[in-house]
Amino acid sequence: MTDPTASTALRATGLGRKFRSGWALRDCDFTLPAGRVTALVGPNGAGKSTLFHLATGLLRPTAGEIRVFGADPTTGAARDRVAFLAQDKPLYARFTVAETLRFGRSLNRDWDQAAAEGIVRAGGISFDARVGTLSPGQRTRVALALAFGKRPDLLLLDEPLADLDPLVRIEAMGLVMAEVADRGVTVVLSSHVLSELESVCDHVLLLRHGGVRLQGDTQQLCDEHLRLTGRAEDSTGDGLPSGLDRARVVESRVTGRQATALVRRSGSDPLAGAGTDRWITETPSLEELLLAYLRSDGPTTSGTTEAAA
Ligand SMILES: Nc1ncnc2c1ncn2[C@@H]1O[C@H](COP(=O)(O)OP(=O)(O)OP(=O)(O)O)[C@@H](O)[C@H]1O
Repeated sequence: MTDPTASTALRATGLGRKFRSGWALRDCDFTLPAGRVTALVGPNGAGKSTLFHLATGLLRPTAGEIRVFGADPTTGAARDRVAFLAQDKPLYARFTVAETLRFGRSLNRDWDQAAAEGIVRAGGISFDARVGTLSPGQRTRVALALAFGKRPDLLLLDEPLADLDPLVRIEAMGLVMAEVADRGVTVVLSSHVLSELESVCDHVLLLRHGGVRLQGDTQQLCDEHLRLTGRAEDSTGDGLPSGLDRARVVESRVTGRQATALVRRSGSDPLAGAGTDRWITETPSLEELLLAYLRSDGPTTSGTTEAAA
């Protein structure tokens, strides 16, 4: 058995997965720390679900490897420690809630019936109700009860809250975070709702075109960047200050007379000698940081890889 206190929950080395249509993931290297909540972010088709399927052993890599607490995801040692909630939350519609939990118990050696029942009960859901008659929010709660009943060390959530209204989303997220706080379970959560991630995630992995664009501790990543706002310069094509080191610019935009840019700090001051006294510089929010990296095609930020190691 691997060490449950091991500091790395997921590690990928040269990870790639190819389908007939092409590479869904390619040359991915990342490390996701244990005991943290990681946001897995990327545009549609970036490879997020493929990554989850590789981490759960449902798919095998075409190249490289992925390890779950140091183990091959297709082995029992890894599978026992991982719970996965997929986008479509597959549950048997004709089962009652009680039958669903019994099914979970029959599949898992270390099943925690009290924990699973507690999650269902806290949502006011009848154990006799058929799953097919439940609201989307109630189905999510039952799916989470199944996931947490397994007592996982790693919980993988592939946009499970996408079909919920905002109030139910917040409630379901609160449920996840309570379990994280109680048990220190590691969570990887994919979501397109960037504004919700800042309050729940402390680590991020951003995929684009099947590759890793950004990874690391969220606070550290924000601190490693600057948001620059000011009146667009007429003399430069991109509106930014002429002396600004363009190699550090992740993304820039001009709206009317105003220019904004997200810039990497990377040690020395990227604005040194740039004549930027008329520009406002601020540390970006996580949402601003993620949006800039989602929009841009620039190189991977190497300093953040160090942050994740
Ligand atoms: N089973 C499969 N067979 C063929 N191609 C696949 C398969 N699964 C994924 N792909 C392709 O791999 C790429 C990545 O898909 P994936 O579902 O992993 O992206 P995603 O980031 O989860 O997208 P979304 O945000 O829309 O859920 C896409 O081009 C997709 O068409």
